[in-house]
Amino acid sequence: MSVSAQITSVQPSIFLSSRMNVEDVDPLDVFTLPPPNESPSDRLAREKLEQDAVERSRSIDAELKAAKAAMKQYKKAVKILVLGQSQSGKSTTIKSSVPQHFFDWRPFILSLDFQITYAQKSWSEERLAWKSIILLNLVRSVNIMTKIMEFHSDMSSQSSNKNSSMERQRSVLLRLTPLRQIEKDLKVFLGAGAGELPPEITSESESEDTQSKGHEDLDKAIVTEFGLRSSSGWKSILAQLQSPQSGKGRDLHRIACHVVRGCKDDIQWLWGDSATKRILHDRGVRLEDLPGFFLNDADRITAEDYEPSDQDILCARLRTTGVQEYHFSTDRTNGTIVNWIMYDVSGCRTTRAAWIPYFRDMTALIFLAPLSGFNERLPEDDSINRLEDSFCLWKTICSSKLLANIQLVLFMNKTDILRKKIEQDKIQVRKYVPDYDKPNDFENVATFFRRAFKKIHLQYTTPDAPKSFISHFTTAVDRKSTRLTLRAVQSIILCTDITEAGLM
Ligand SMILES: Nc1nc2c(ncn2[C@@H]2O[C@H](COP(=O)(O)OP(=O)(O)OP(=O)(O)O)[C@@H](O)[C@H]2O)c(=O)[nH]1
Ligand SMILES: [Mg+2]
Repeated sequence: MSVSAQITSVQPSIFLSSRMNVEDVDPLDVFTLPPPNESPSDRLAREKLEQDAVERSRSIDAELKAAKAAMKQYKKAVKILVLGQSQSGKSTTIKSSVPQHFFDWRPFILSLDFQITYAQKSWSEERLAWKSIILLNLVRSVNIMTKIMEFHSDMSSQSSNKNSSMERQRSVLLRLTPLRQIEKDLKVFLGAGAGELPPEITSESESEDTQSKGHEDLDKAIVTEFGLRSSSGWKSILAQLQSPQSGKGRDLHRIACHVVRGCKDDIQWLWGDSATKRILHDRGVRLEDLPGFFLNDADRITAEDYEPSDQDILCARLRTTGVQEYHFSTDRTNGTIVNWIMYDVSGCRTTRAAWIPYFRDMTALIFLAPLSGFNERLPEDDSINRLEDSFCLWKTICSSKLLANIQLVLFMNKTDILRKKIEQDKIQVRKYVPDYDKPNDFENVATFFRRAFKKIHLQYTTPDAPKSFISHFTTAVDRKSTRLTLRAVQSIILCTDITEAGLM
């Protein structure tokens, strides 16, 4: 039976007053009519249900409207993809540049039913989680140091020449062994995504000149990194710290702080001991050049009331896995607001294929090339020189057809480390870059590298569509200068964007 047939079969007398025509009545009213002989309590319950349904419907309408507006904003937002090899400073640049009050990043989740949800976190909540990461960075450095010292201590124990300093060193090493377990516990606490990744830096000078194969293997085995799986890993840390139910996680964190605090004097003694310095130097291990170095701050970091500073957060090492989005807005001089989305990706070689889908929808691309890597090799493949890898990547980016209409910006990063390597450590660039034929000073070296990047850019710029070469020397851990650089880049991007849209 059809719906209309059903309706006409209902007795009109039920709902027609004597003065109403059949045409005046909505046939669907028959379905919403109260049942005959409805009791007062049933009536109240029915009206409540109807009211709830109206409210639910209004809230769905509001959500759809908000989703539509957000989607419009998302489409209009200026999108910047930040690329570069692992440890090039992508995440640090974003941390430096995103205005602090906007740093409570809002992962944009577009689910299948087109509901958009924003998860907001405040900067102070994030600080709490960074405390665990900084503690892990510190413990990791201590464990690298103790493993190297133990190795040497074993070797020297075979000699009969023992002195009181060696005795003290041995007992300090023994007292610091619980930190191995603390490192493991902190990794567990930091979430399921925190896992061991391939070995980190291997300095070419190390392996070429002074190190035996056995030493290299030890260095590789001890210098490992940890990472967190995109936003879910991040959320799990915050959840652990905040949830009253997750007492175990918070206990782990509290115990770790307590144990490290108890080891503070031994950590400082060992790090300051001349024998440690000599052995690390002889092994070519420069802990102070490793990302996430906090050994000089053990006192401050282990204090009961320690709160990570902005600088601590910038210097902390947390490897990115997956893709993270950072949303923020800036005001224009004409009073309008510009929404920005910055995309942070993992720079590891094995994950670079995941960059490609992001090439399509971008306004600009910032490429990070760490110049200090001229004498380092990639952690994931130690046959590849870091700077060489950056040149190859830059070539791929400049030649990509997908990126042909995107504004490219080059950040030649880690200039502070490059300067230190040249001026303090007196490392000869020519030894690693045979083409280099200028004096071994910072200015000449930096200019030489810049020219090499520019040459590649020029090679792939067609005369009919010349693209400007925008490049900056950066030190991403210097928040003030990075923010200024980013502001200049943002202005250029906006100008280009408006010009291309025919609005200027
Ligand atoms: N001294 C110095 N350290 C820097 C600079 N830029 C980044 N770092 C440090 O280098 C380490 C790695 O930086 P990240 O920003 O995590 O590197 P990334 O490119 O995001 O690396 P992935 O997430 O593995 O792809 C961190 O400990 C930073 O503090 C810089 O210009 N100078
Ligand atoms: Mg990163």
